[in-house]
Amino acid sequence: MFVPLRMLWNLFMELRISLLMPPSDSGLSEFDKHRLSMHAFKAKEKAYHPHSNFSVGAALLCTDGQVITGCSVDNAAYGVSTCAEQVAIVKAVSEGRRSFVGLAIVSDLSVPITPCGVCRQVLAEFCDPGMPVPLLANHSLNPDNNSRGMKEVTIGHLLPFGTEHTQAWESRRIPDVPNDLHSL
Ligand SMILES: O=c1ccn([C@H]2C[C@H](O)[C@@H](CO)O2)c(=O)[nH]1
Ligand SMILES: [Zn+2]
Repeated sequence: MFVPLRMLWNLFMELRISLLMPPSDSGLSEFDKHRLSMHAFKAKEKAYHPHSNFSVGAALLCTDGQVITGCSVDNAAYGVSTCAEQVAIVKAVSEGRRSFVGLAIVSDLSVPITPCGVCRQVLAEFCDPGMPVPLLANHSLNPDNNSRGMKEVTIGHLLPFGTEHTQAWESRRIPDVPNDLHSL
């Protein structure tokens, strides 16, 4: 009985938040942070980790309120493992989403982790330098824990002096998805 009620409550909150409280451009509300954290934790459960035994989950908040998640995907050739952060960005872009307002990241560790250098570069392609990135410890959703285990940084903190030498970057504009592709 407890589980379905909880699921209904989560669904209600999702609808309420995305309909009544769309994300704002300036920072993440406490609601958005909590919502993104829950999605990141859920995504972490899907991590494929037979080689590293290390699970990471990421949740990306799009401008329209949608959340796109990613989990880490190991590979026997360790170097081609894919990070959760990149999975989330690539999933979003391949679904026609290019505009984001926040990204939450969580791993199994009791301290927040920060994205690797490759992910920082990939994130900086699509996310503004001021975009908030809540980094979560594995206990950060536990209400019994006094220190909440969250550290908030921005894309600009993660990758200062990022690559800006192409024409597209002169206006810091990510081209929109072509209109005729929206209906596909
Ligand atoms: O920020 C990070 C660091 C590592 N990983 C994943 C990649 C690989 O599957 C595993 C071990 O590095 O953790 C991420 O998803 N994000
Ligand atoms: Zn990475």
